[in-house]
Amino acid sequence: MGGGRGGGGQKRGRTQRRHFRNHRDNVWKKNKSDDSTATTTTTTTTSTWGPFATQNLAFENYYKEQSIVAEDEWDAFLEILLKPLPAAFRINSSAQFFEDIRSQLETDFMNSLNAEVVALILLVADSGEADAIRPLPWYPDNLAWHSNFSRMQLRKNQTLERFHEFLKRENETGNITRQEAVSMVPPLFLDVHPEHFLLDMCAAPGSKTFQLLEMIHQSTEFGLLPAGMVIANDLDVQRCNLLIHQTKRMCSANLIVTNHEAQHFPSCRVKDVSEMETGEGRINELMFDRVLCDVPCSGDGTLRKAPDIWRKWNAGMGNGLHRLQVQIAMRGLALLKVGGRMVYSTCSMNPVENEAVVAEVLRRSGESIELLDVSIELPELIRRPGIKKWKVRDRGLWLASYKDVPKHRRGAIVPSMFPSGRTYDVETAPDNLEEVNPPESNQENANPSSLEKTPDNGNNVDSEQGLEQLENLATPSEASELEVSDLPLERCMRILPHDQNTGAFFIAVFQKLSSAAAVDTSHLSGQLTKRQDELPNKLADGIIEDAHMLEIEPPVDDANDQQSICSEAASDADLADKSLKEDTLKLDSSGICEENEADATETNGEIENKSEMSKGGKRKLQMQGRWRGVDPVVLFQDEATISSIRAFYGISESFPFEGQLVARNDDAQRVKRIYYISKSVQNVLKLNLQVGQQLKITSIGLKTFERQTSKEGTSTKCGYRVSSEGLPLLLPYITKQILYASLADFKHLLQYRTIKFADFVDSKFGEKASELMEGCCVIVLNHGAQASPLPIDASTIAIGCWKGKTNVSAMVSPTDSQELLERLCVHLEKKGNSLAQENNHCDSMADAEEAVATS
Ligand SMILES: C[S@@+](CC[C@H](N)C(=O)[O-])C[C@H]1O[C@@H](n2cnc3c(N)ncnc32)[C@H](O)[C@@H]1O
Repeated sequence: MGGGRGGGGQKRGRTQRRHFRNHRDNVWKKNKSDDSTATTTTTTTTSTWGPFATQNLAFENYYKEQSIVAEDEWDAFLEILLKPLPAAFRINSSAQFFEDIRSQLETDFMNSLNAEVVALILLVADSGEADAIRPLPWYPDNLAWHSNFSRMQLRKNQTLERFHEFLKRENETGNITRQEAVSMVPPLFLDVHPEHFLLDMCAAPGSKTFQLLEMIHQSTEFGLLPAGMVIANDLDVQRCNLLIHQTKRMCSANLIVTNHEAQHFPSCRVKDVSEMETGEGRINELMFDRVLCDVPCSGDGTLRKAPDIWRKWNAGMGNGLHRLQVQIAMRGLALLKVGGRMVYSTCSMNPVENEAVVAEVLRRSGESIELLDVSIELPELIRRPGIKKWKVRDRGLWLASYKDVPKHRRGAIVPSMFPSGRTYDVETAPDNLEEVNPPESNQENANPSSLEKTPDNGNNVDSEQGLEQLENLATPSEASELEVSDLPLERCMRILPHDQNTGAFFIAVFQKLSSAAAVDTSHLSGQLTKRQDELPNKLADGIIEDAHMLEIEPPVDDANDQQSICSEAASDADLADKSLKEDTLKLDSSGICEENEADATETNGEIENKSEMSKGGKRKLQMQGRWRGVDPVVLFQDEATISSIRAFYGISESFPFEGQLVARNDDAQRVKRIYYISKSVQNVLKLNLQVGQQLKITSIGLKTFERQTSKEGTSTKCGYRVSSEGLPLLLPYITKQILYASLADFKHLLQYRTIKFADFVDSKFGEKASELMEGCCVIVLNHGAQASPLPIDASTIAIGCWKGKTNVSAMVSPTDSQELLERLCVHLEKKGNSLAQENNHCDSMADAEEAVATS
């Protein structure tokens, strides 16, 4: 296995360790004295000392017993879990200015922040690192960065304000994504190519989906699109909105967002792409080249950024998720092409959610899959091998083998949770354990709502008072030897917090070798039959709705509520700026729901399309499903609208090259938006959204045009403006309503937003602007007064504007205007600045910011 072990942890000195113990003791004492009811537990949220408990003896006991770190590393491991997580972020490699952003970090920020490090010495010293910011060594091309400041420090410290503002702005405009460092790892092991069809099974809030989109778009020629696509799925509709917001910043026409239970992700039909040209493609089941299976988990790898987990953690959390995780992974493998790769990952350290799932997947799949040894990939990433022996803890008992599981717990604790995965005859179960350990004697595996009510909160069954008593029960079963897996689980990767100052993560990489059926899993089906009458009522509604389709579901008492799982994602949710989040919800849900009501009625279980009927069948219905959640995506070809738009902008015949423009209406009369969908997406949609098909789509396509009326409400020749997301794609094909502005005028438009024709610095430009047709136009920056029309390429800088009766207004949000001004400043400076005289741009940055702020 590649990668070093435990560098950081072993270096810690004794003094630090002592300091750490004292600190923990203080927190512990303070919490106890502040909360009179919590006599045997650290649990409190009312302490004046700090908002959260930072100790959970059940957690410590559990992981010590599982030997996930060596004994002499234990203090270092715990110590780092108490430290806030340093911030990390990625540069979007398909953003227009990504190289400028990278060099701004490599030079400007690295120098200035490191120079200020003296002032910040306390902050930085606390992390044990010398640099204020540094690129993550294992991430390709210096595109991911680690900053030694936690998000709280960034928010609170004035010295860091400029850097913080930079991060906020670039995140908002999609140039960077703030993301926990370890969470960036799984997509890197997928070996994605631009032509790949990818499935992200549990995708919200979407930081990894964003990475996958970047990967397929990376080497695509300007103005063209990759042949591949991403289907990003999540069970939770609200979180799908976050996912849509996150991925919208990527401006991709190669994405479909769906809302399914991953374990029942539907089989889609698709035409054989190689035969598509002839129009005779055979219809096959859609299989994916790559699958990302970043499953819901107990999330204890995110303790550093979500310290509330200290209070909530119990061993039952992982037990309760194990079977769902196996099901999701198995469905992922079923949808994977032969030769394709699937990455299984969690942000949990629990072997029951990690190695046990991988082992079960290997057992069920027999020779048809291989767990890959990827130790030579990303050699700078410090990782540890997966473990081959572990125990299961259930209701205060340590269980070394399934045969030790008391009869009454055999529905909740299944054979696949153990290293050998073997089933034993029920008769061998030690009944007497029920007597020594009656179920109500502790609360592990209890459902979270009942935990909240118990006086000691139930989480710390191993807390000081109860520890001795439980330890008697908690020693590994005398009846059994500890099982050791004979599967190559050392090929899994464990990333631990103290190795490189991160959170914890688990990753396994599979390759599908053949489509052979899974091996016998009847022992598991046996479990199912027994528990079918006990289907959960604690999981998300969707699971219950589809209960007839279930194979195996976690039992009631082991299922975590949706809040306590997926904590990685939950805490990632605040990546999105709140105002933008609200904006997304408005744009995406409300508009969509209106369409739903306006256009669809259900008859005999099928949906009938009113708008289609009202147009006498003229509009060709592209897709429709029974899904009545967020978005039935009523898309259709509206030749009349689309050809009037083409005529107005002089969009050349070669567009839409391989993809398709489709319209979406928000009332029966008028189209509101026009979307562009890539050929790959089109191919999937064609066959999977006809009436009766099941793909539940919440978002699709790249918005290219949007209905817009002039301020005065007067009608214009074309009532559709080019959307900022669609502009880069359309730009090479637009021949009318396009003008080339000098740097001075371009900047003024960004600064002042509206400029009268007579007020442009370049009077000829003002004249030309006045001659445009009223409505939307595109203004391209003409550096250095070249003869127009300019060649359009990836370096072209352009914005959408509105030509009114007397003026031109920029149709760019204030944040985007400010960002673009900043980028112009950096970009032109970097170019050695032959344009310095023409420009004088940087002096006016302050004016610009002021103008934007007041506009
Ligand atoms: C660990 S988070 C995923 C994080 C995401 N991959 C990212 O990088 O941003 C797990 C996600 O699984 C979703 N989820 C939970 N149960 C699911 C199921 N049965 N099917 C699909 N998604 C599920 C949750 O809503 C949550 O968003």
